[in-house]
Amino acid sequence: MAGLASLSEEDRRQFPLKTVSSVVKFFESVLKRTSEPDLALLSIIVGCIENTVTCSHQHIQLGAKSIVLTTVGEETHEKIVIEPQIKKGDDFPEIQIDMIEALYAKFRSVILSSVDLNQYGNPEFASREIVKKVSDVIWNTLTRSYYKDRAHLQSLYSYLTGNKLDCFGVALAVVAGCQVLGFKDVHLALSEDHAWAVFGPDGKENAEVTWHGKGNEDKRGQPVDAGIRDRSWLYVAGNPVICSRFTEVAALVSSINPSISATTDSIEVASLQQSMLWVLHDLNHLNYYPMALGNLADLEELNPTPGRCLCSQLFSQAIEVARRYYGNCHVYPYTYQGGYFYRNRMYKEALESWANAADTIRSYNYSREDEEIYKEFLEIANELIPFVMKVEGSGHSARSILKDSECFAHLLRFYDGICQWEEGSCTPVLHIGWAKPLVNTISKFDAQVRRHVVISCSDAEEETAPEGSDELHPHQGELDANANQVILPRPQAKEKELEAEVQAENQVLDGKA
Ligand SMILES: CC1(C)CN=C(N2CCN(c3ncnc4sc(C(F)(F)C(F)(F)F)cc34)CC2)S1
Repeated sequence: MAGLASLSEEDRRQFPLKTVSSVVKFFESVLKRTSEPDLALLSIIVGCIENTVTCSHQHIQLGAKSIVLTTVGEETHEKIVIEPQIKKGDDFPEIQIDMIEALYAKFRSVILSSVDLNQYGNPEFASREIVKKVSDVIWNTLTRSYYKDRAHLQSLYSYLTGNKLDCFGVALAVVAGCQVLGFKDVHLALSEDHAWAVFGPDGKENAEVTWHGKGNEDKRGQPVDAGIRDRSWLYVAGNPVICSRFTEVAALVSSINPSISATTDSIEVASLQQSMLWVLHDLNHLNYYPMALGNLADLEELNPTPGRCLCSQLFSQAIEVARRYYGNCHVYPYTYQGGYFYRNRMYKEALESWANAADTIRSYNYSREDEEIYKEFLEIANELIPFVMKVEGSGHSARSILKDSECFAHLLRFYDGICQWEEGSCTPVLHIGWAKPLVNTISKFDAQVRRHVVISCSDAEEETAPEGSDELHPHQGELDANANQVILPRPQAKEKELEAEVQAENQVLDGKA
């Protein structure tokens, strides 16, 4: 049962695609016309644009002038061009129909020639063996060894022209390959740092289809259940984004990487990504996809689209979605928002977002494949928060956060979340490198402020919380009546003892003990 036919007559008429808006218009027509958008076709198109714009010539920025190395055939020419501040789309390649059709036909033939469904009894739904077989076909046609973390390796264009894919790209290629075979049940499952496949009549089966991280044996073909049982962040406690075809299109658009170099992004590619994300947003295909909302918010922060909502609202929407549909088990929506507040010098709000991120991670056990989120918290704790302390360092202004007990409470909640994350984990999180910035930061706050943060626990709460339950406490931090104390729930210690502890700690910090 072959998959989708190639391009329709209506599709072909729109080529060659010469501008950002023509590509966006093409995408929109495909998304509005079918319930099965062709992942291979769309990935080839966006990959062709991204790779042509960002890889074919290297800009060496020398002030306003730049030397552009352009390869024509075998020769490389040097051109001195005056780099206009805003490029007028001169970078945009013409996407020719025959290039796209050739690559699309190549992908179909790689899949259809390697997987004979007769051998599996021509089933209506995919099986673990079939998904593993498609993963093997992609896996065994990749270049033997290449730098896997390089940019622009996420699309089928990269796979078909260079036999290179990153870990997300392999997962996308497997799902696209299953679509070519005619399976409508195979979909992408996305955590915050890993992707796998779900399949079967009720979509309840799942399988690893790609690798994760460095130096980890791949588990392709196996179910992901063990990862969920280990309570590692990598599997988001069994709350991944389960994609539809449309969310898979959102994922391939979200994975577009506009960077030309470490310091330069292509304006055209970023604008293409932003416009396509708005098309997907308006068709409600981002409603269950926090990271895509976060990506769109980042792009809007850089280049606000007139008439659209504020980027701050998109960051909040992503948090709302994660709370409502994913059990508040996703961390990135909070660190997306914290990053935004930090860049805009809204430090109190940033501390609150980071404390909320730590409240999410506290329910997990840290495992060796959680490095990405470890690095995220390490950067917040040892770079971003110390920078905030430095710029607020004077602390003389009455409004300084160093005099604000709510900020101190957010900070304590941040560190407490990370400590609880470590508790019960086989792998330690904190080490001496964390301690110096931590003590430095806490001691920056006024003694008065530290005194106001009363750690409390209500006995009632203690009785209701079931034994060993690590669910979040319903009231993570409350203002009392006169709003100048912040009461943090603390399940295990008695209030009196705790108060004495806090006073003693304050004396140490004040150098009085
Ligand atoms: C607050 C941040 C540090 C800013 N960017 C972040 N991103 C950038 C974009 N990003 C993503 N954005 C959209 N979708 C996905 S699916 C995915 C993944 F599951 F890990 C995969 F598929 F294995 F690569 C990652 C990811 C990963 C997280 S988090």
